[in-house]
Amino acid sequence: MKQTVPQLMAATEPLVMVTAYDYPGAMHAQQAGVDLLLVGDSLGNVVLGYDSTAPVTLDDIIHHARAARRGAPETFLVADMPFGTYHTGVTDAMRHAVRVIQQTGADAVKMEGSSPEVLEATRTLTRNGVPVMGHVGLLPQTATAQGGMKVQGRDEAGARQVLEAALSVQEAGAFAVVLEVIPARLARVITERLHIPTIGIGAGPHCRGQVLVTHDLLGVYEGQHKKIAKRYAEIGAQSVQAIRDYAAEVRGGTFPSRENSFVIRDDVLDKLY
Ligand SMILES: Nc1nc(=O)c2c([nH]1)NC[C@@H]1CN(c3ccc(C(=O)N[C@@H](CCC(=O)O)C(=O)O)cc3)CN21
Ligand SMILES: CC(C)C(=O)C(=O)O
Ligand SMILES: [Mg+2]
Repeated sequence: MKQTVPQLMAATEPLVMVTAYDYPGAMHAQQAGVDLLLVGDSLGNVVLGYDSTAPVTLDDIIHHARAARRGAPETFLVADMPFGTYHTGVTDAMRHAVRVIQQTGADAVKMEGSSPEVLEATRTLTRNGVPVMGHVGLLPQTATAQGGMKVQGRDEAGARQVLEAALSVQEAGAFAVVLEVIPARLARVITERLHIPTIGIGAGPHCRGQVLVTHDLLGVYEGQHKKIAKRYAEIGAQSVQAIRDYAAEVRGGTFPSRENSFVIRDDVLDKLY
């Protein structure tokens, strides 16, 4: 049974979240029993081969979220709102979020940051029945403006900024918030100060949940940040080996074999001569 927003908010066990971008990936994650799926705009990096998340469009997210939803109909599914789709006013943000929800069957959307525009969009969406997950700390969509892909909240001013960002996102109505790449003890303070669940990535063990990019943990994506993304498998290497084995069998004439082939009766075949 799919979990609801109140159930997720009241969870006493750690929440487990992974990214999913397609039918088989979502199906595997649902079979593994994760609590939440994220159709992340990390799609841009790990599936589409861009070097940032900025080129990912609303149509990209919708296309992949539809596939992920078909693979995991019983798992709470969050879709990232892409860069630029929630910054031009609450009307646009609402319209774009409604497209995501209606066209994909996603249960919630996620937006990065705590600017007045993002907070206003969060208020409008939540007030109108679209659950919103916040995202503070490192913000990949605007990392250039933050000084690159760097740990956030290390000095007093920075730490205070991340704490204030998390509090404001909660106040605007978010049901949970991602804390990305911040010191573990700052994440602990934020987790203690909030009543909504914190979901960490590179934010230490004290959050109420954890999220990882599936392609990182499976060893499919080579550009992963080794410090935060533990590899639980080497699927990339296994894929290369499997395709190499297939190629060798084709070239060596051992695939397809008799078992992989269909038969026809002799008398039918004889009529062709
Ligand atoms: N595939 C993928 N997985 C991720 O987890 C991920 C992305 N992409 N892209 C965007 C963000 C950026 N992430 C990270 C993760 C760790 C550091 C980090 O350790 N920063 C160090 C410097 C490390 C270095 O320069 O090598 C720091 O001290 O700021 C930065 C960004 C994680 N995120
Ligand atoms: C890493 C998570 C939090 C994300 O936003 C993404 O995958 O796009
Ligand atoms: Mg994202």
